[in-house]
Amino acid sequence: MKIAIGNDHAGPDYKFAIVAYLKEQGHEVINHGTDTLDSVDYPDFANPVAKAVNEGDVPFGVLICGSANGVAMTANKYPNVRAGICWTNEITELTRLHNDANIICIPARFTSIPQAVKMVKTFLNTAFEGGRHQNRVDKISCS
Ligand SMILES: O=C(CO)[C@H](O)[C@H](O)[C@H](O)COP(=O)(O)O
Repeated sequence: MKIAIGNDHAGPDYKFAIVAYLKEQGHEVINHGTDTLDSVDYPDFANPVAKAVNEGDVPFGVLICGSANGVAMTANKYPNVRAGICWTNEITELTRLHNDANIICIPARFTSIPQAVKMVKTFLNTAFEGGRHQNRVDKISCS
């Protein structure tokens, strides 16, 4: 599958580990993130990932910044995006099962690289439950 990834200066090492895992699994990864520790502005990297998911160019995205809040706020401006901040495996699972999230937002400064990779694995391997959750997801839109 095709997956878009983006990160600011808080997350290059996290991104490299996640990209290596995704490629190992046979996915195609589109890197919209920065590859260095030089200070940048997270919307510059979150916007292209959110746009790709919003327009259906990719089914899933991965976003990484220090707290995950900035990238999540940016991504959730797009009508077809449901970006969830994940910091445990169980929350990651629920973000897919109940919220049908299509972007996982990882707080690089509050989780480890192995945990981040594990969460991406869980995110991509968990299906939306539908049912009562579908009604709720349908009601997220404010339009
Ligand atoms: O966490 C973030 C946004 O929610 C970003 O990663 C920023 O890095 C964070 O706001 C801290 O900024 P700094 O310039 O790295 O101190």
